[in-house]
Amino acid sequence: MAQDSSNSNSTITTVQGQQHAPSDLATLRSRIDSLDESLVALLNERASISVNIGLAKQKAATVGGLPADDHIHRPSREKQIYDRLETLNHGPLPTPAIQSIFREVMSASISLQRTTTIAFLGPRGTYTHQVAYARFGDSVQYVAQGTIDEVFDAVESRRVTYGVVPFENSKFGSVVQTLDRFCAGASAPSVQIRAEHYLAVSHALLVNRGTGKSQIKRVYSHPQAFGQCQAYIARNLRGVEQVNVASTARAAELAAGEEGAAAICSSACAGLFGLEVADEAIEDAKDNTTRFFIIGDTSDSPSADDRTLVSFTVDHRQAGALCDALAVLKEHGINLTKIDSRPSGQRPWHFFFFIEMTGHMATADVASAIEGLKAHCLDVRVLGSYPSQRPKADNGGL
Ligand SMILES: O=C(O)C(=O)C[C@]1(C(=O)O)C=C[C@@H](O)C=C1
Repeated sequence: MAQDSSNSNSTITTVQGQQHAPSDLATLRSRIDSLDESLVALLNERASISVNIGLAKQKAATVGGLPADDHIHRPSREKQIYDRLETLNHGPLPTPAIQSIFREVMSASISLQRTTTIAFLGPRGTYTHQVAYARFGDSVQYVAQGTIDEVFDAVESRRVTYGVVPFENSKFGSVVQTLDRFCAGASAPSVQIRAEHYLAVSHALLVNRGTGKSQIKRVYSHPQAFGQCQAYIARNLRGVEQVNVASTARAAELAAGEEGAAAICSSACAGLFGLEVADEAIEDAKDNTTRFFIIGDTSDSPSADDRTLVSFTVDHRQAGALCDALAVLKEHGINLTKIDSRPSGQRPWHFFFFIEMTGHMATADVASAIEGLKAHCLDVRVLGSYPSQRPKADNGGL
């Protein structure tokens, strides 16, 4: 509703295009009261339908020979809803405002259907925490974990419903703890990627109150954050001891207990840990972005635009083994959106390769490409399929 209360001759235009004469405050507020009444009734009607959706999912999960898929959180459906809201919205509320209102509507809807717990790389104040909150809202329960491994453990042991882990940064590359966990063990982990999330990341240098930058003796952070701020560190923290810790918020927690210590983390940690901001936006690349994964026991069903992450090993004694494996994907017309490798840890110069491709593992073209890949690899692990959330301006392949 657009309004101009400063001018008594102006009008208020409702979404339906009705024109209202500007009235006194009491009349306007009574109109808001009546709209709130309708909103509450509509939200509850929506919530009742959602409860029935939950019951239908449980029923579907217990009949037929198909694998149970009674997941409440459905990234593919949520993407459809958010995209539709963008089309439906004609303002004056900006679409991100509408979408965050619906984030809370769906958060409440999820927790009405079932108690949902989310493990994230903690403590509170990490970027992973921000992502967990952006994806799941206020109505679910959060459980901070000390390390990325512990997030995987919590999901694998089903102590929590879902987990959130960082995967890769636009400047500093893959988060090796996450890649290593995906390929640890003799068989694939019993978790699957359900969703991806891109977060614009801006770091701050936090210090204890009253500490000047020249008094800093030690700086704590996660290796990724150090990697994303190399130019700033070279210019401003020469000779200062750098200490790697499990997360950026853990860095803030440690710095808060130590004279002459600082942390590189989100500026939100200042309030959480009683520190003050010495410098903001210290990342080297101004479009610094980190991609996160939401993991659970299975992937979601296909959406209109999915990605699939696979890891594999090849026999290095065989000339062209990696090339042959990748050629299979070309033969199947599959586009690659990421390729990476990690030492397998099994023997020197033996690697796990990671490829991300367009499409969902449950569709015929991706499924047959993965089958074809198996013929050229020692070990193929499908780590999950998820709706693509890559910002539209950068949606191409490699
Ligand atoms: O459509 C579903 O599967 C639902 O559970 C409903 C609903 C919603 O509130 O719209 C809730 C949670 C899901 O993540 C997606 C949608």
